Amino acid sequence: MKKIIELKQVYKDYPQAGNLQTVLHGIDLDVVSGEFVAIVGPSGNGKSTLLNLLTGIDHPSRGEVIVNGAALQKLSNEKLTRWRGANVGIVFQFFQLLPTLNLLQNTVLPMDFLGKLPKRQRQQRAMQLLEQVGLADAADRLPSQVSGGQQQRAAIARALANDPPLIVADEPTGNLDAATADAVFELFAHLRDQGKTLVMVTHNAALADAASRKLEIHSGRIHADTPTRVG
Ligand SMILES: Nc1ncnc2c1ncn2[C@@H]1O[C@H](COP(=O)(O)OP(=O)(O)OP(=O)(O)O)[C@@H](O)[C@H]1O
Repeated sequence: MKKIIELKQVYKDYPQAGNLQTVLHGIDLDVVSGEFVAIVGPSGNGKSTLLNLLTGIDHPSRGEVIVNGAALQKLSNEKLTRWRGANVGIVFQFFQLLPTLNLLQNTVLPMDFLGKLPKRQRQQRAMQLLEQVGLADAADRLPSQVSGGQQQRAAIARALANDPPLIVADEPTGNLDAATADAVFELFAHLRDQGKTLVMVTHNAALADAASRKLEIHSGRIHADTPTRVG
């Protein structure tokens, strides 16, 4: 199986009141293609920091992060931004759709950024993705004109726009009520069945149970790494 994520002795320090606070302590982690990894653990223990290293939004203080064959620290900012656009779909807790663009335009945006598909195909693909997440009827609405659950489903469509091999999500149901969270959960389960690699931080027990592997992070260390029933 192809390794899609490799972390080697990864440390992250942040300046804190004149000192350095070590938030991640020598993380070693391999994830192979097609795994669905749930990251769980108490607040403030380094989960989001770890995700930010996987997407290259942040860099480790020491150690190496290799994702889909790219050693992220070695890429210039420009190359990294382009690499991210092609390789990772990111889903945040607070959706982060652009407020002045409608859902279709938000979904087209990552494809505009890569500029690989002709314009008309970008529109068609965005529409298909919105259909997949059940939002065909809301394509021309602004994020403020739809519910939180619909915004999150649009954010998932946007994350899939460039067909990235890896989806990274930080508490994607954290801001949703239970019924809406279930709909988002179904989408992730579907992505898992399509063979996408998913890494997500979640406090949602159903989502964590749908994962093939559960990583528990405590005090910046992998406290437990267990296959789940699904895996
Ligand atoms: N940019 C930053 N500068 C300084 N300290 C930071 C920064 N980002 C995170 N931290 C600190 O690193 C620690 C871990 O934060 P992180 O957000 O990774 O935790 P978490 O496990 O994701 O928490 P939560 O579940 O609440 O989101 C915290 O003590 C936080 O204050």
